[in-house]
Amino acid sequence: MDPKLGRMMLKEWVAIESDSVQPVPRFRRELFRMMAVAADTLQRLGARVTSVDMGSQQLPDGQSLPIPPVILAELGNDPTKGTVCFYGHLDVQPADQGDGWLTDPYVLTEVDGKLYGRGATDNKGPVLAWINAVSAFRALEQDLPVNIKFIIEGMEEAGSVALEELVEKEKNRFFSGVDYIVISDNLWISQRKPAITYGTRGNSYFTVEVKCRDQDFHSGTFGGILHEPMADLVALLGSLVDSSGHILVPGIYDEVAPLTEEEINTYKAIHLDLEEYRNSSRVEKFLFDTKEEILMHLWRYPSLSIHGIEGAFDEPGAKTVIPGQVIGKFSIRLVPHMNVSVVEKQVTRHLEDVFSTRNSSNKMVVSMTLGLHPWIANINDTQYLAAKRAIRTVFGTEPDMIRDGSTIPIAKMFQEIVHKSVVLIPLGAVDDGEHSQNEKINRWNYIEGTKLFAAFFLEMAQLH
Ligand SMILES: NCCCC(=O)N[C@@H](Cc1c[nH]cn1)C(=O)O
Ligand SMILES: [Zn+2]
Ligand SMILES: [Zn+2]
Repeated sequence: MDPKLGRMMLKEWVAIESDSVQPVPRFRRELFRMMAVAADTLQRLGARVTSVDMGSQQLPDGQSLPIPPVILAELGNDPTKGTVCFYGHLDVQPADQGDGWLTDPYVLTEVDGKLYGRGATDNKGPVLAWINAVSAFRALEQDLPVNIKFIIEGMEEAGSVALEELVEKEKNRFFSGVDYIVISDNLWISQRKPAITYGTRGNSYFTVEVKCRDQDFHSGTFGGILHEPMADLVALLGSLVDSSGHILVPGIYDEVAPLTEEEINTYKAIHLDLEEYRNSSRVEKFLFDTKEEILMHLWRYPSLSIHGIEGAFDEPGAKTVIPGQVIGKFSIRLVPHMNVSVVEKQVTRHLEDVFSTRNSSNKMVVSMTLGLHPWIANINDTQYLAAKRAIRTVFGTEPDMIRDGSTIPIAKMFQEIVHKSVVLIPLGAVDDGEHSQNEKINRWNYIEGTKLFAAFFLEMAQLH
């Protein structure tokens, strides 16, 4: 694969504003264009491509928006070879240059060997690295060592809308011949040391609405005589987690898997330069001071994050408003063996209890809008061994065996529905800034990642 061509394709893909988070028609059109471009790229590689119509999405405000198609693609159908299925997504998080991007987020820009652009690392770059690896075999006129399938979606950042139904439907068709599933949608925990990921946290996302009326108030005319919705909401949100990060919802830690000595040793074995980690994250001090505590609180303990308040006055200036209704948003990252519906009940009961102590005349409604399960794999499965060998070949080092604090919903779905081994092979560096301003992928990671995936095909062929 010519690196120039690989970079040009990434530039073309990053230029498509395939934002799935903001539910507006313009971005949906971009998503459809993105999926069409990817389908065409795979077809030109000789893949049999199906673009599956996913219907439409009903939004809470009554709007309906079309869901971009999911691409199912197949290369090779040799029954003597193993079949590796790669999952990726081509939608991105919102990006606005005014939010602190140093370059236009939709123009891939190289600075000091770093390729900046929304989706560069999450997840357009890695999807292209897989495609580049396949085209390298094509360019060398070599047979692919394994059969390859691609499932590529366009709604991951919005919670993989309707994907579970599709996986269920395709269980005995597209997935019937699949032996192994690979995902490259997370990052290493270092700048230069590659990693293999064997677990992710889940996520339960909540909204808590507090309503007095559906219009705002003047605080001079009403301030002092109202139960203010924002005051109720701030108290509710303030009751969720303490200043050391401990979640205050009763019972929430009950099902967390007990910590074993063997597990502690796995954290000890990981090389994490805390100084580098702090610097690359530009955080002066974390809640914890040791590598082991930091890894455990990212991977094997739940965490609660408060994300925002809809309806709050958040503009510059001094508007003297009392919002009439506000919606707080927070989520809890779940770990083995926490259960989504138990967590939903615990959180709802806790918020109801806190709200009742305020004797407020406002109405409170708690909803869990997303319930994504945690995932953990068996690291002795064949493809873990193949990935390790491929990393040794390309990078000349042993990988870090890591888990990920974020959520890749499809990993658990594949495990539960398709019953095949899933591995995450990340190729981005720790400071790539997924979801953040100035997201990038290092040119080195993109190129070595492409080699890694090609080496992985060869190792899979040997071990299958
Ligand atoms: N490093 C892995 C990136 C995957 C990712 O960011 N997933 C989202 C999925 C999600 C969870 N809740 C809503 N969407 C994440 O925030 O973890
Ligand atoms: Zn992603
Ligand atoms: Zn993402």
